[in-house]
Amino acid sequence: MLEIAGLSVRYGKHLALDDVALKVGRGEIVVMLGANGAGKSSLLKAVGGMVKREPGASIRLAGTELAGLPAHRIVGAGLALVPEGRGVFGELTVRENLALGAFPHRGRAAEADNFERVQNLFPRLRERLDQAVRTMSGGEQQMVAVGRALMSAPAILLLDEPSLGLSPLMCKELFQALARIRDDGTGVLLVEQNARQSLAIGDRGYLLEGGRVVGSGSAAALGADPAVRAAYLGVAHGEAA
Ligand SMILES: Nc1ncnc2c1ncn2[C@@H]1O[C@H](COP(=O)(O)OP(=O)(O)OP(=O)(O)O)[C@@H](O)[C@H]1O
Repeated sequence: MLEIAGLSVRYGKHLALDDVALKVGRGEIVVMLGANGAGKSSLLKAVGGMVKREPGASIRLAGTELAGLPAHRIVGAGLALVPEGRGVFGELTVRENLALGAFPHRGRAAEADNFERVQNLFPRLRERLDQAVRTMSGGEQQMVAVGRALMSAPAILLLDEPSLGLSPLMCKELFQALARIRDDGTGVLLVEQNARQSLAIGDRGYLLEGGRVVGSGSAAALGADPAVRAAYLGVAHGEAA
């Protein structure tokens, strides 16, 4: 459903993303693994229109070319990004943060449906609708960020290291929610350093190194690949995980 090709980003002389191509299907979790500085955040920002892409990129969603659109039109077209650091508004309540993710022109009924869906996905948020987000735990804030993105009922959800700084339990809860989002038919592009848990819920994955895609495969195949295990799972060659 989402098809990206020829995507490059340059910061001055530094080519942070070099001719990246990838696909995310409907109801599929695609994991993009990469070390610090590999270009993961640049990839998501470039897709979302937040950094300038080099000419020649193609970002097609269900056959429609988005590469020429400004950032707010890209979200309207069906992509929603949860940025690194979440981008939630701490002084506002959960309810207010979620409302900011909705598109008023789609009507109140659609907004009410999406609001209900987010609360079903994250029961913790239902209990805390009127709490200021700055008083919530990191994991709860990440749920608000994901919930806000889902308020636009996107075809594709893009997430930048959602597990960063979360406890193992929170991380598990969040990833289980991502699996349910996928099962509802949304495509998920998950940029992560947490290879173990992301490959466990993912369907396919890509490896990003120095701004280039250097490998891809099913999540199971990547998880079993000795080089991937050594680089991303901290498992020495020949050792069991
Ligand atoms: N605004 C910028 N100006 C100059 N260089 C940048 C800028 N943003 C990123 N870079 C550089 O581009 C490269 C890729 O950065 P990016 O943040 O995309 O990597 P990442 O894989 O998300 O890393 P991390 O996991 O540490 O967040 C890095 O070398 C980084 O220093």
